[in-house]
Amino acid sequence: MRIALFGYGKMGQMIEQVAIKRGHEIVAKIDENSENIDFSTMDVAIDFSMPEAAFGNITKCLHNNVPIISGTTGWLDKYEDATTLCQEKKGAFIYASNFSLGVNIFFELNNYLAKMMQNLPEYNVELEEIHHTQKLDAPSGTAITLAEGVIANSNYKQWKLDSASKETLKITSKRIGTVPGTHTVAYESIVDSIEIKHTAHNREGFALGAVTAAEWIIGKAGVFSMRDVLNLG
Ligand SMILES: NC(=O)C1=CN([C@@H]2O[C@H](COP(=O)(O)OP(=O)(O)OC[C@H]3O[C@@H](n4cnc5c(N)ncnc54)[C@H](O)[C@@H]3O)[C@@H](O)[C@H]2O)C=CC1
Ligand SMILES: O=C(O)C1=N[C@H](C(=O)O)C[C@H](O)C1
Repeated sequence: MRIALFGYGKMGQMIEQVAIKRGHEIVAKIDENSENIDFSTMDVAIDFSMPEAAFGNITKCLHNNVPIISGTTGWLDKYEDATTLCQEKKGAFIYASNFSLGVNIFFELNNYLAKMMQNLPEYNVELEEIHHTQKLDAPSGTAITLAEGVIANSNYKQWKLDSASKETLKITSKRIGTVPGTHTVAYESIVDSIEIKHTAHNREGFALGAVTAAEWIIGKAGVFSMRDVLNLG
């Protein structure tokens, strides 16, 4: 498969290693200075760039009939515009806040736990995410997906950074050293605590998930998620 990388930072470089190991070819490494991009060389594009760049990269790929896998976080105010364009162009598009298998299982666990806790008002829930100090967005995309999972299965109406109320789910974001990504969902009562936690040890799981999604999307049209790729139901 001929893969174009939009963004060749920490994730782009890790994806290159994983893709080559799996027998793929990297045909383009695109950054903010790239001009005259030749879309005809690409079977699929993978975007891990920056919040302000992601939507432009996705639209360029869709306009040029290149399936696009997007892992960039912090641009989701334009997600619906991207899905509408994908449908208009009969293109193929996957966004995931987190491509790792472990986190996608953790998302399912989070939804299931939230459902079980729904009618237990003695427990309060809070989310925490910890990432490296170079991360631009807060809260993390993964924490937002977790919060949306809790909200869909509970009486919470919204999430907020650093602030809680009866209807507002609190997310705490910490930036420490080189931490690749740690997410905790904690239910607290006076008598006990229940916590579920995912700890990434490095970036390889994110990269493997993104390359797996790129392999899966070839020949398909539509807007998909990692639930589709991993056949999680
Ligand atoms: N969905 C997932 O599984 C994961 C998502 N991420 C997200 O991926 C994004 C990138 O993360 P990192 O690689 O750690 O960041 P990074 O800062 O190491 O790399 C970002 C790269 O984007 C490039 N860039 C800037 N403008 C661009 C443009 N217009 N077109 C193409 N490239 C451009 C920069 O040159 C830079 O090298 C972040 O939004 C991060 O939150 C990170 C890890 C996993
Ligand atoms: O910026 C990162 O590094 C990561 N970003 C994603 C997010 O915002 O959730 C995924 C992962 O946690 C690493």
